[in-house]
Amino acid sequence: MRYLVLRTENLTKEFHRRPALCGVTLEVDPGEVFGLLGPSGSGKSTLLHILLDFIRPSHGQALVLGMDCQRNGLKVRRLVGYLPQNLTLPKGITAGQLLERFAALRGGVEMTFADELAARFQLNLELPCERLSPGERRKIGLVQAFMHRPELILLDEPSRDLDTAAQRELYRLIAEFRAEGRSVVMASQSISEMERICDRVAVFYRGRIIAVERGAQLRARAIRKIEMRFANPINPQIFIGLNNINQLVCDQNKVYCTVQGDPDALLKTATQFRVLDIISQQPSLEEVYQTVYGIPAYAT
Ligand SMILES: Nc1ncnc2c1ncn2[C@@H]1O[C@H](COP(=O)(O)OP(=O)(O)OP(=O)(O)O)[C@@H](O)[C@H]1O
Repeated sequence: MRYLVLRTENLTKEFHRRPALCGVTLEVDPGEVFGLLGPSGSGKSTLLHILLDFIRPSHGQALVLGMDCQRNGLKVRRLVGYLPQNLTLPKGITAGQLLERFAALRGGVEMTFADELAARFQLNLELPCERLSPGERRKIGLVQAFMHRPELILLDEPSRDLDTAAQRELYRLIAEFRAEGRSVVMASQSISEMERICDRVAVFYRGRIIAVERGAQLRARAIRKIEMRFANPINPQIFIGLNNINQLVCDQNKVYCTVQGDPDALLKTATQFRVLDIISQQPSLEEVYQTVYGIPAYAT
């Protein structure tokens, strides 16, 4: 049997008889960046909590780094890197001291890489934990998740509260770990993040996986809203024949449309004329669930 960093089989969890996770089966290969995409309440965190043995499943099983996560919870938690959605920080110590505590908990991890990570995220380790902003809290959570160079990292909404520079640094870090053959499983509600950095993405809906897509597949299916402003009024006829364009509206020198997948043909057509501005917008999670899967993401 091939080695998988993560394998779950029919994982199910009920809270007070209400299902939070229903028959989740998935496999993650070494060196894979695997996304858990879904709206709030769709079961992503519940799955991560089961993998770390914070909670027990009602049915099913999970192997993490080849170990049954229920029988080896302590070992799994020591080996795996984990960024929780909300990291509770102690008072009265600095960010640097907190990282040293994490290092000790993991059996004495060298601080060199942690310091390097903090510098990359521009995190001031002298700051007292109680004075950290939400973005700085997220950064310290990320540093402790990556600092021991784990073979598998579980990230719950990693880019929430991060500024653009820190987000880019996070994506670079994930790519570096992937290149070293390490695996990342990350939960997110952001389609653009998922399509940009994940090899595969499990799409969650009310505790179930309704699809597992390649990142590139998500990109090809993605529908973007485009708004362009030209120097002069535009004849809509110029866009006729572009088969991935929809909802085309021309209003004098403004053009609005949606484009599915690659915008190359649209841009080449548009740039025959003088373009003053172009805005490209990702559709919301709600719109993608509706248009691609035919279901309302946030319905209860
Ligand atoms: N400890 C708990 N007790 C009762 N219900 C819970 C508990 N933890 C989670 N749930 C419920 O399980 C369902 C899935 O929640 P979960 O947090 O896993 O979703 P999520 O996709 O991670 O959403 P979010 O991104 O908002 O955290 C929700 O309906 C939630 O209310």
